Amino acid sequence: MAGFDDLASERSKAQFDVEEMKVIWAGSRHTLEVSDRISRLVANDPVFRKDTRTMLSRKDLFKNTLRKAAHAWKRIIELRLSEEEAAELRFYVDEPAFMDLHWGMFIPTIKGQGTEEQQQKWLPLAYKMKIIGCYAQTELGHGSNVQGLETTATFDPQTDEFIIHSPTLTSSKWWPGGLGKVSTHAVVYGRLIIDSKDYGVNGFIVQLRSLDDHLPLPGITIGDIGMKFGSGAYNTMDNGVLRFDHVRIPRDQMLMRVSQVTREGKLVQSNVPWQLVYGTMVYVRQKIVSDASCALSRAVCIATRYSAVRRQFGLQSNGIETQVIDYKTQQSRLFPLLASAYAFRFVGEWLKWLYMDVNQRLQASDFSTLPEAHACTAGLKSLTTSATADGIEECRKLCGGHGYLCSSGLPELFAVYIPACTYEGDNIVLLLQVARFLIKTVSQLGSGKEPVGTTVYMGRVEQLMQCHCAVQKGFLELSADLVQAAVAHCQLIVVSKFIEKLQQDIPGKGVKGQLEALCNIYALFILHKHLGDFLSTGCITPKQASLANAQLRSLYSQVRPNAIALVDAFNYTDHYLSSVLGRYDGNVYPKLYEEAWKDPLNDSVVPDGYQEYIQPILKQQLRNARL
Ligand SMILES: CC/C=C\C/C=C\C/C=C\C/C=C\C/C=C\C/C=C\CCCCC(=O)SCCNC(=O)CCNC(=O)[C@H](O)C(C)(C)COP(=O)(O)OP(=O)(O)OC[C@H]1O[C@@H](n2cnc3c(N)ncnc32)[C@H](O)[C@@H]1OP(=O)(O)O
Ligand SMILES: Cc1cc2nc3c(=O)[nH]c(=O)nc-3n(C[C@H](O)[C@H](O)[C@H](O)COP(=O)(O)OP(=O)(O)OC[C@H]3O[C@@H](n4cnc5c(N)ncnc54)[C@H](O)[C@@H]3O)c2cc1C
Repeated sequence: MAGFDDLASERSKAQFDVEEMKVIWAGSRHTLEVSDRISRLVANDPVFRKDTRTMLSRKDLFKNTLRKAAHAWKRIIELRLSEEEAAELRFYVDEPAFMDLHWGMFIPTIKGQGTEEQQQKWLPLAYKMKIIGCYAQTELGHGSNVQGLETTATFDPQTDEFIIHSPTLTSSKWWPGGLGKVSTHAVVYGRLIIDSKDYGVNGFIVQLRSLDDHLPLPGITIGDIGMKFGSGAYNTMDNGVLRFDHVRIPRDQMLMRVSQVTREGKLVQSNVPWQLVYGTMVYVRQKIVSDASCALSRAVCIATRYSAVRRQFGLQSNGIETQVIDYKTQQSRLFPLLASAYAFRFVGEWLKWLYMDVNQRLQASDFSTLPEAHACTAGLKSLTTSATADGIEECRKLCGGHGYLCSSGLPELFAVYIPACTYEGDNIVLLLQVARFLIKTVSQLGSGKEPVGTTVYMGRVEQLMQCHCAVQKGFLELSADLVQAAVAHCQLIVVSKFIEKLQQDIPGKGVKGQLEALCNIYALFILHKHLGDFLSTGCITPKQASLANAQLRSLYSQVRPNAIALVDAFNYTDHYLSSVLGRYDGNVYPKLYEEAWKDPLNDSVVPDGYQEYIQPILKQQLRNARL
């Protein structure tokens, strides 16, 4: 079989130990074993099939999502899966759903912003799924501007309660995932009002629905905000709207790790920075960076395997056409994305360490690295999600017409992924946070505090910042330029962390060599893409630029024989890829043809509506012709 033989031949060319590369990609032998076992568990369970998603109505799609969530929970209990294994199972079910926000935001918020007492009360309920929670921060009128939120939480000393209220239409909570139809509780962000004084935004645990009949509690108006981009995609998630009409909650349901309100209505600030109220966003942003490497690697796996199977033009002496992966234009579009997937994987590993480290320091009341953690998570979330969204679209284009079919898996992957550029912080707004951090850092440079990083990349950031800061115009005036410096700073981090990864012990024949090639491809690709920065800041000369480009072409030739093995190292099942073009066996054409007939439109030879609408036209034309 053409495709099968092509991929088998490609795999025989590998110049490195793929099994060892799988361990590098997974992070450890343990995580490889867990992800391999759980991904196959999901792939072999018919309840978790994904191929009908785009053909269901919104209500059927959502009901099926609830069915999958219930089945996933049942399997977690039956198999006594650990928290790590359960997270892997939710990941490989591969369907945005309320569970993600319950486990990924509601629980981390209580852990990060609740007192010990509040954690002891609420976490057992959440872990046992006795309550289902969501993260209700964004409102119809405000998302980026958290300090602009309008929901109020007014302390009533008479009853020792907070009154939660939506004073305006724009104060309606809008977007929270899991809110629309499922969550029984929410962490609600609102303005703390005591004795008519506004103390800014805090988090409050609010019950939304009855645990008996799931009906909204008195004073609560709640629902789904409607269809989103694409047909399947994120429409498995009930992003919701929520309004409060003077809903009362006990005082002890204000999350009080950062600030406390006493029985007398006195506000007491604890010794932790108020920014901990934003802590969940830092946590999710660092997870989103790892998530970006997963999404990009998935698209690259599909496009790489298909590029080795697809032959077009270039008839060779053996009478067969050329594999499109052999065209230099295809390589120059595909291999930087392959390198980026590995780069984002490793920077995601480092960011997870940074997040854990800042949390350990917080336990010891050391808040010194919180600003850097915020800047790094914000900047890298922005950089990696923008590059991944663009990369998935590029992978669709790399697959030609067949990339536009749902059976390629790429349209659905794109539709599910692209909100990542917006949720957890609009990518430009987050880059502006990095710019603020850089301005502070540059202003401290004279104090002997020297930043570290690779020279050319470091020089680019320094020069961009110096140019901008030297002009000394207002921040807003320069913000478009400062965003450029922020991107440069984040790219410096990605390259630096890839280089650091290579300094670790990397076992396996040829594995380190492949990673070095990918690291150089990423660094030279970014240099090529932002050549103007590097030249205008004098970091490199035009001669060096042309040498770098030549080196990039040479590196593509080095990667070419290893490309299939490098994507095999992601160890994705065909179920997870959900792509006829990215099948492990390369059996593309027969499966494309087979999939076509599954479409409901092919249930009948003559389509519904033909007799009613089209046949009369043809008959009328025939009559006209005889007249
Ligand atoms: C397809 C996938 C589906 C499901 C996936 C599965 C699981 C999901 C669950 C978990 C994650 C798992 C994986 C991730 C994958 C996908 C994610 C899945 C779903 C998405 C959910 C999305 C949920 C949301 O969107 S929640 C809402 C997010 N909202 C925002 O991000 C708002 C953005 N705005 C802000 O952050 C701030 O308002 C601001 C920073 C822009 C401005 O702050 P502020 O108004 O206070 O003013 P400043 O003056 O700028 O800041 C004041 C000082 O505070 C410092 N600061 C700011 N922010 C922070 C922070 N976060 N931490 C620390 N410090 C901070 C700032 O630096 C200033 O300090 P200075 O010293 O005064 O300079
Ligand atoms: C799929 C999805 C899921 C979500 N899930 C949740 C959830 O579970 N819980 C939750 O609370 N929220 C959730 N959100 C909301 C999300 O966090 C916000 O949409 C996001 O933070 C962006 O804020 P915004 O919508 O106000 O964008 P805006 O800030 O209104 O952005 C609009 C434009 O204004 C620009 N802009 C804004 N401020 C500035 C500035 N100061 N300088 C320059 N440009 C600026 C932006 O760059 C952008 O181009 C979700 C959103 C989506 C799409």
